[in-house]
Amino acid sequence: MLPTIPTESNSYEECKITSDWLKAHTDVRPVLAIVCGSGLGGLAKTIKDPVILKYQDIPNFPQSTVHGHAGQLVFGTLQGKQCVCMQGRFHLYEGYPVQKITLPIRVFKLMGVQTVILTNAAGGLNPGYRVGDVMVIRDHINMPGMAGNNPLAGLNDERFGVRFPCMSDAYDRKLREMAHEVGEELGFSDFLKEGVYVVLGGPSFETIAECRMLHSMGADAVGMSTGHEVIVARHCGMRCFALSLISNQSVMDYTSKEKANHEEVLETGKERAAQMEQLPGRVVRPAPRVQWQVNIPTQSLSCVRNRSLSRI
Ligand SMILES: O=P(O)(O)O[C@H]1O[C@H](CO)[C@@H](O)[C@H]1O
Ligand SMILES: Nc1nc2[nH]cnc2c(=O)[nH]1
Repeated sequence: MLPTIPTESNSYEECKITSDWLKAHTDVRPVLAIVCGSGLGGLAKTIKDPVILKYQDIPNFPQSTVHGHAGQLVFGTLQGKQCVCMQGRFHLYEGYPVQKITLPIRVFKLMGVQTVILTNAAGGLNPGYRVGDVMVIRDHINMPGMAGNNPLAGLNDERFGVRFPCMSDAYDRKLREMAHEVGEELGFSDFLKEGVYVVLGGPSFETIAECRMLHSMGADAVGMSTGHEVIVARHCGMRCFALSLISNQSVMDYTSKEKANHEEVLETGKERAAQMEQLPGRVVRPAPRVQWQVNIPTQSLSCVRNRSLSRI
């Protein structure tokens, strides 16, 4: 006999109830989902014709408990694409099981979402990073997952994905390349980086010894989110793109007087808001119309077609 494993926090049936409820409360059928990090909820302002649904009214949804996370879904369009934006995400340290934290991602999948863009605020471990830098996430290190707290732990439901999903391609290469292209066009090259994000459980910030260890094992930025959501999104076949705003410099030196704090995290979010709000929209924007010209001289035939190439 199989052991009874609680799967009720993000089971197919539970996610279906939530997705059906959302479909009944908005006509938007999102293909794109955006998850806003601490102090980065302003991204939702870039969404046209917004329909706002509060987490407290949505069946099965957890509640936001952290300052800087508004606690609502914003449906609408971004660059002409139907989208849903989470203005406020959930974290392990709020006391939710990791499966509950990632429930919205499965709900979005059932609504038709194909691509997820995530933002977060993170401490800069890489000594070359400055406060205000924006790091395109190339890869992550999932510390709670290594200790057994993986959002896919428990019985696997094949309707979402396979038992052992691949994670070596978790952060979509094309979208990362696009971010750098767009970043250059926008004049962001000086502060746009690419690196590895390490997720911890929080809520305490890291000790100096922990920061040194995390950097020496290959991480460039540290935070308490994103990795869980990406694992669940990849498990059910969605493309992922993620940005970390380096909101504070991790303390690596015993002579330093710096102290990590949430107020600084939110303050940096305000200072970089304009750029953080521009990038996702530009990455998903349809590429300029390309003119295809086919000339077949032998038949004196000329055919011109306009085609809009979508980036996602
Ligand atoms: O990852 P987001 O949600 O941006 O939040 C980050 O900021 C908070 C700490 O200031 C932590 O929750 C950390 O994960
Ligand atoms: N763990 C962690 N999360 C953060 N979020 C924003 N800054 C930090 C940080 O320094 N450490």
